[in-house]
Amino acid sequence: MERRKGVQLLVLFRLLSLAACLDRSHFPPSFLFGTSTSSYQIEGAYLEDNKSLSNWDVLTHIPGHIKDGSNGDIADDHYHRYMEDIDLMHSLGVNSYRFSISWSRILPRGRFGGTNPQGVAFYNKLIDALLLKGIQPFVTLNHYDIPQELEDRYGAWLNAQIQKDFGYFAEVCFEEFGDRVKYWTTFNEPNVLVKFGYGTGKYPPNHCSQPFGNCSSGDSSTEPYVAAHNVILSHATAVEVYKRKYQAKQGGSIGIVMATTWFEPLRDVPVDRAAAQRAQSFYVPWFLDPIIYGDYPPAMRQILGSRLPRFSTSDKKKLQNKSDFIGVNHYTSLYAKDCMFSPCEGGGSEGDALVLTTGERDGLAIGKPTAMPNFYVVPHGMEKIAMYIKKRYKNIPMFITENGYPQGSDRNTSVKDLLNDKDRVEYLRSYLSSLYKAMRQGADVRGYFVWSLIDNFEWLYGYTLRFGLYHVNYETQERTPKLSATWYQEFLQDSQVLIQKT
Ligand SMILES: O=C(/C=C/c1ccc(O)cc1)O[C@@H]1O[C@H](CO)[C@@H](O)[C@H](O)[C@H]1O
Repeated sequence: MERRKGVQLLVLFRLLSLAACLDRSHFPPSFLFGTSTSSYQIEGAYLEDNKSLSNWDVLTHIPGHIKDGSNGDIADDHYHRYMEDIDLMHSLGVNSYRFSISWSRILPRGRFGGTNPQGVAFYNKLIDALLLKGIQPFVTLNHYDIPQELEDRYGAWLNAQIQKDFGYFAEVCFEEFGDRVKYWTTFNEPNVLVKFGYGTGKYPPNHCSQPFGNCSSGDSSTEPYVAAHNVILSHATAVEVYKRKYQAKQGGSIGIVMATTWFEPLRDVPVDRAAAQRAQSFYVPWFLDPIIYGDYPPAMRQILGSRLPRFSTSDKKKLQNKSDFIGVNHYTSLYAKDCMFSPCEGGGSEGDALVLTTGERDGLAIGKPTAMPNFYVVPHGMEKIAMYIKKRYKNIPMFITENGYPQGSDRNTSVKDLLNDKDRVEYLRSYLSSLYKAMRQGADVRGYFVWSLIDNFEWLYGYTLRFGLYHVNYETQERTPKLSATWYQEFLQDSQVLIQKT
């Protein structure tokens, strides 16, 4: 009896010590470990080599939208420094790099003009240089930025025409880069794109209505759903053409990336448990249910009725082309409180879901707050969201396409403090352990990407939030490894040899 207890303890200890020093060798050899970026956030060169203006170029040049009044005109000047940035990745020891293609570089006028050879040349050079270093390109077709002309001509995501444009763009990319790119995703976080673009109106095209925000046009109660509908069908258009014309020949796979938040019931009562599920339905299944099962989640139809568009027979046929995997961006968790059967006031609200979301319960935060509002450190959310997606989507392969930690930065922040990013190391370590737990329970996770390789333009926050493993000095464009870069490098190098020592 005693002996058996001893053995049990030993096993427990072994498991605990493994978790404590989790490293590369716990993950399959084919697992992708990488870093993530996006075109507008790092490239700069906003008018070079025949690139046209994107919707984000236009927005950031109108005063008042970005916290520090900045823009992505230069950003990290990655367009000229990509070789140096590939060297950073090589020294980290990653085997993959997630980046996005700027639509306005490839097709400055969408399908109303020609392909821009200089834009194509840039991504060819990038892809070739990555492959030379053994780094697999993991490519996002759309990470928020689109040619402004599509907005001006027909209202971009609000118009079904965009499906044609997106399909055309996707096909140009498959044609030009598909011989070397084996991982494609159509959209980055379309749920955030439509909520911020057409709900709160903070992202382009600044559409919203009262009481959701102050915009000169828009309707927050219907436009997000129309835009989402066109995004879903644009995704389906690209998947259809990839499957029909390219996949067999090129041998790659294609998916979509969603922003995920884990919602916990505020109180352990049935109405809040239902609220947490509802908040989730309006966040991730909103897009993934149609993409994987062909229609919106019942919880959404029930509440929204005719505000939610319907898929025609031909749409449904298009949606039958199955995505190969799901990309999961995961950062934080929030509490959900019911507003269907109980009154709600204040706080951030997932309005249409009849849920109030909050980071606090009885004045106690759900996790350690960070420099970004509503962004708390809740490691177990990673395991929960991976298990949720595994269950709802029948164990479809997943990639964690973003996970990372923001540091606040202004004139008074010292570089020394920014480089000594112990909080980020702790964040990444604990979220990876949590992910590993989901994998031990059978979640088919195939990769993990840190957001981000280098500090960059953080949308509405401009350069006041830094997510990089490498610090960027925006005066000199000098990149300097933070403690977290060294940590990631060691994590990736460590192997069985070290485990045997423990
Ligand atoms: O995940 C998000 C943002 C979600 C959100 C923000 C504010 C809210 O109030 C609610 C959600 O974007 C991802 O996370 C990163 C770091 O932010 C961005 O830099 C990436 O471009 C983007 O893909």
